[in-house]
Formats: sequence, structure tokens, C-alpha cells
Amino acid sequence: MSRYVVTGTDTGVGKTLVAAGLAGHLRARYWKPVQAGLDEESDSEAVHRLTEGRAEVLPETWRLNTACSPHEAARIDGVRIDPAALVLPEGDGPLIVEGAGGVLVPVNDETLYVDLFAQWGLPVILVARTVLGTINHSLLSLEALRSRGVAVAGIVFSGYENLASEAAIVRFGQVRHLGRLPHLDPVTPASLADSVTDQIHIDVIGS
Ligand SMILES: Nc1ncnc2c1ncn2[C@@H]1O[C@H](COP(=O)(O)OP(=O)(O)OP(=O)(O)O)[C@@H](O)[C@H]1O
Ligand SMILES: C[C@H](N)[C@H](N)CCCCCC(=O)O
Ligand SMILES: [Mg+2]
Repeated sequence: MSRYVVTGTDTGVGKTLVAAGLAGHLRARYWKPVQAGLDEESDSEAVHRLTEGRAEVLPETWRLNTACSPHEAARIDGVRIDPAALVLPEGDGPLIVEGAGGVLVPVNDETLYVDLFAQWGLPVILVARTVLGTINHSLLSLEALRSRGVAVAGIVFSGYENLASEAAIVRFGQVRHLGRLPHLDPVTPASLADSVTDQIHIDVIGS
């Protein structure tokens, strides 16, 4: 069954867009365990809007006020994120779990997101930009995931096509290219759903 963690090479790379596209297509449950930043639309709200009811959005376990690293957002709110409380939702239906920022972002003073990924044991989909700098960010992220024993299902790019960079990442990173979400303008439920159908190897992800 299709159960994945969606992580990224950085914050703002398109994880929520990719997660919404996949969750909508797979009619999956979507879970953002820790939301840091409540002033703007949350990731869960964005997924709800972009999937138009095709995904079931589960409640976040921690909702923190400040848009910064979760460990710091938790400190500001006077709480500590307990990894033991971040248990995967029960059931074996399709599930998309979204991290925050990149692979080595702290959730508290001892634990990084990659440690949660290892704890959950789900394969990870890495979302990466296509702009200059993405080769280094992507290869470092892949190394960090694999050095902790986290299985990588593949990489999804987000943005304008950059064949040379995408090829270098696939070659050096020995990672499956699952497709590229083109630069969407505007981002709508329809443009996202069409791009996922046309551009993402959903046959691989959905099996
Ligand atoms: N392919 C794309 N086309 C158009 N806009 C995009 C694309 N990818 C990302 N964006 C935009 O960039 C912004 C950041 O994307 P997104 O919210 O998905 O990032 P994220 O990786 O989930 O960040 P976070 O670490 O905060 O969860 C959003 O406004 C999103 O719509
Ligand atoms: C606030 C932001 N949108 C994300 N939720 C959290 C990003 C944490 C990044 C931490 C870092 O790598 O410096
Ligand atoms: Mg997001």
C-alpha cells in the first residue's frame, strides 16, 4: 500500500504541493505531524484546499505559533515535542506524511526529522528544486537519509525543467526520478491534479 514520507532538500521547495498532489491522486490520508507557523495558511489547510476533499487531512499533533524550526517554535510556545508521541496513524490505507523543512531539521534538542523517518520505517520521497544549488542539496539529503537507514523511494523535482541537474542527481545519487512538477501558474486544484497525472510516475508510487 502507498505509504510515504514526503521530505525535501529545504523549506519552501514544494513538499506541500507534491504531498497534496500525491494525496489527492491516491485518495490518501495526509498528516503533518508538526506545523510550525500559524499566521499564514497551514500546510494541512493548503492540502485540504488543493485536494478538494479527495484526501483526508488528519489533525496535526503539534501546532506551534512561530514560523521557524520546530524545535525552536516549540521552545517559544513552552512545549517539548516528544518523538514517542509521533506515532503513525493506524490503518494500512494510502498515507502521505509531510516533514518540515529538510531532512536534518530538529524537532527537539536531541531529535532530527531523519530520526523520525527511521522510527516510522516508511520510504521517503525527496522533493527538490531544479534551480542552481539543487545538486548539492539533493545529494547531501540523500546521503543523510541513507546513512540513517531510511529507504528512499525516489526524488520529485518542483519547478522549471533543468535536465543537466536532474541527471547529475540521478547519476551520483543513484535515485529514482519520479517526475517533475512543473512551475504552476496559477496553482489550482486542477493544475496540480493534471500535472501529477501527466508528469509524476504515479504507477511507481501508487503500487
Ligand atoms: N512547482 C511549483 N509551481 C508553482 N509554485 C510552487 C511550485 N513549487 C512550490 N511552489 C510554491 O512555493 C511555495 C512553497 O512551497 P511549499 O509550501 O510546497 O513548500 P514546502 O517545501 O512544503 O515548505 P515547508 O518546509 O514550509 O513545509 C508555495 O507558495 C508553493 O505554492
Ligand atoms: C517555518 C517553515 N515554513 C517550516 N515549517 C520549518 C522550516 C525549518 C527550517 C530549519 C532550518 O533548516 O534552518
Ligand atoms: Mg510544507
